[in-house]
Amino acid sequence: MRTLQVDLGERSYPIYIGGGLLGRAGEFFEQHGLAKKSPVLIVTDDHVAPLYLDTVTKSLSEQGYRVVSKVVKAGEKSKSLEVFEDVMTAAIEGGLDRHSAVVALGGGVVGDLAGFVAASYMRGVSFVQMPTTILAHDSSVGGKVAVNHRLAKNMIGAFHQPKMVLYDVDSLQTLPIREVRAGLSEMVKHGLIWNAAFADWCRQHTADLLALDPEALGYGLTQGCSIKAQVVSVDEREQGLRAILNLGHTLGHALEAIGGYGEFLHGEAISIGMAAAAKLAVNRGRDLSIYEETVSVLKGFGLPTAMPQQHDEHAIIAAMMHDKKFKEQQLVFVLPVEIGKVEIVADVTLDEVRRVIAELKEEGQHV
Ligand SMILES: NC(=O)c1ccc[n+]([C@@H]2O[C@H](COP(=O)([O-])OP(=O)(O)OC[C@H]3O[C@@H](n4cnc5c(N)ncnc54)[C@H](O)[C@@H]3O)[C@@H](O)[C@H]2O)c1
Ligand SMILES: O=C(O)C(=O)C[C@@H](O)[C@H](O)[C@H](O)COP(=O)(O)O
Ligand SMILES: [Zn+2]
Repeated sequence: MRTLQVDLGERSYPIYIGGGLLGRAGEFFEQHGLAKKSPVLIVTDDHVAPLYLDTVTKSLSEQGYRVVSKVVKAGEKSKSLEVFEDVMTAAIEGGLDRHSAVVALGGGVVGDLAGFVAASYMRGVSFVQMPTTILAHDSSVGGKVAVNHRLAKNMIGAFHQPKMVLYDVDSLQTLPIREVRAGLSEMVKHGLIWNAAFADWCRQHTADLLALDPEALGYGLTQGCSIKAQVVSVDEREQGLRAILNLGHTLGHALEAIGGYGEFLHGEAISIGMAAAAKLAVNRGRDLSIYEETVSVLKGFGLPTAMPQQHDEHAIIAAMMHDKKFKEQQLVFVLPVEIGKVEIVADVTLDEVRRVIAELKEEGQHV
């Protein structure tokens, strides 16, 4: 097992990464002093529940915890105020009190949803992340929790750090291949924003990662979590540096929203967004190799990098303007300077955005 630390003073917490950890959940709960007399609510989805809910429930129960659970429908549409209310109802009916903990057992959808419940229930209770997707190496660390609005992603949320992240990498073996690819998109992102050698490692280990080779996965996820933890430890509430984690998200979030939170997986939308950011940077004078290398590593994972033909530029731009990254009448983009280094730019014009959308649509016609 590898242990990383998110350093946030009194809100610091460990990230445990290893095999067989879900079956040891109770042990970790006890070690972290989570209250035994107050019910624990496990939030999960209907794909994950049949696979792992019993294991976690059994482990917590054997350690003397009283467990209730709420299973939501799998998929991005569950990150909604309606489902949030359903989970709140389960928390109240389950008798959770101020010393209770809410557990997110699943991917980023369950993590963001359960985290927002934990942040809001009785104005905030303990939260534990048990990620079961590759993508959730990103979402389980850093404390951003939210649900979507029909018009914009993650619009209703909070910062609420977990007490620990228990990342059982054995659970990843049951992921469908499309989810594997989507999760690797955010792993590549961590290399592109912070560490060129790690981006290159991802490219060199594409086949191992896609095959869910435990050694490659363990290393890649540890590097990804470590980069995320370093950034969050410097800037918990995105006052500056943390915005670099948004590479690809200005456009990516817009695509998710106009796609009705079902057409693109988050990692797929972010992959297109990272290609667009690289193209934008090249149009502004950066070296063409940045775009070529970005697209090459993403395509290697079978991720999309061209703009979907069916959405017009007006809809995409309108959706971007609802996002958190539209501030003081300007669209904020994270743009690569070189592989492994990015800058935050707030002077991108709409003409530049239109040009990139057209260029990436053109790319799509050659596929
Ligand atoms: N809070 C953050 O910092 C942050 C960071 C990145 C992404 N996100 C959010 O995360 C979400 C995407 O997360 P995701 O890609 O994990 O999606 P997800 O939670 O929908 O999980 C993907 C799919 O895999 C299934 N699944 C999960 N674990 C499984 C397993 N072990 N075996 C088989 N199936 C399994 C799920 O049921 C679902 O169908 C988006 O809403 C995105 O906005 C948040
Ligand atoms: O943790 C962060 O900060 C990130 O930006 C990570 C992103 O991968 C993630 O998708 C996040 O939810 C986006 O944040 P938002 O503030 O743009 O909604
Ligand atoms: Zn993301």
